[in-house]
Amino acid sequence: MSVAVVGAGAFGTALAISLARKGPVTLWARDPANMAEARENTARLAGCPFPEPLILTGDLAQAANAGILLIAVPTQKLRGFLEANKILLASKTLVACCKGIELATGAGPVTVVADVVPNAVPAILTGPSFARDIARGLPTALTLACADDKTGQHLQQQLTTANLRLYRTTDTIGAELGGALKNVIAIACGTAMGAGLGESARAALMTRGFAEMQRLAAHLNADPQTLSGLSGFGDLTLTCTSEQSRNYCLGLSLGQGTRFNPNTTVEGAATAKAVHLLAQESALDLPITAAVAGLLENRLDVATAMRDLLARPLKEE
Ligand SMILES: NC(=O)C1=CN([C@@H]2O[C@H](COP(=O)(O)OP(=O)(O)OC[C@H]3O[C@@H](n4cnc5c(N)ncnc54)[C@H](OP(=O)(O)O)[C@@H]3O)[C@@H](O)[C@H]2O)C=CC1
Ligand SMILES: O=C(CO)COP(=O)(O)O
Repeated sequence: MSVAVVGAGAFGTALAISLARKGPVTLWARDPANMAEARENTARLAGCPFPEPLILTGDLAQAANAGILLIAVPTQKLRGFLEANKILLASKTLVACCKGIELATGAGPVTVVADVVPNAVPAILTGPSFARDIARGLPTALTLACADDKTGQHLQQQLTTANLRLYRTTDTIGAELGGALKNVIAIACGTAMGAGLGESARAALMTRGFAEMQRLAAHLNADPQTLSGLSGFGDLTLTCTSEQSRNYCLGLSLGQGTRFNPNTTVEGAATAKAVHLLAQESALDLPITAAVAGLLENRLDVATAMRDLLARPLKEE
């Protein structure tokens, strides 16, 4: 079955470059003109030329001729994009390639796809990978989650490449939660590092952040094993420790008190607010998420957030 990537940001472009190394793939961009001339996405992924089998288009109908569509637009834009194009996308296999929780509804990307295009088969591709690493052909392993295992097996075969190895699960809730929540914890870790609190503090935030991820996952009936895999623990490790991560860098600038470019895609910012709301509604204790939401909404400063976390009642691990 043919494959198209819809959304030519850093991640969509990287996936298309990777897939084009094994066969033709279509990449849809809202504004392909510059990329068509340069055969490179100079705005979002400079220095990664398009392989010859990559077909660039600005015509979504052309991309929608493919049976499998990888949708690589940010989570908060996903519903609007699907609503605007749901007739073209009907009955397709739609693989969400984004990491977040929708602020307006508390839903993850798979749920959003199923809501808006109910006759499509929804799936999600998530896990530890920087777009530039994928585009360079560096070894990467990701999670492909699809509730329908037969479709999941097919997607796993179609989307695995020589350097991009996919593992499969039917637990879409666990996979989307891992990818969404690790970004929130990465903001917390960046903040701690930016404020000079040290690597021991970061390790504590990663570990207790992982406990929060598992708590919310259990509440939403996800499989705890999924959270221990690439989409949870794996991506948490990558994102909380690398300055290639935009979520981590937003945290760094919060900790340092420096300006951050507001046009950067930072999924964890809206997700922190969405998850904090969910936790309040369900009386779930997610203190690191609450602290990140408080920092982003200017209700807390870094010193107070850290003091509050350390002053919480002592408990068993
Ligand atoms: N970058 C990375 O390393 C990785 C990113 N991801 C995930 O991929 C997702 C996308 O991130 P990334 O590619 O990095 O983001 P970018 O900021 O690089 O690009 C976002 C893309 O979304 C497009 N877009 C925004 N709004 C709309 C809309 N309403 N309709 C159609 N297209 C729209 C933009 O189009 P335009 O260019 O025309 O503005 C752009 O192509 C995120 O969820 C992120 O977490 C996952 C793994 C790795
Ligand atoms: O999801 C990612 C790595 O797996 C990319 O992280 P950022 O969105 O923080 O850059």
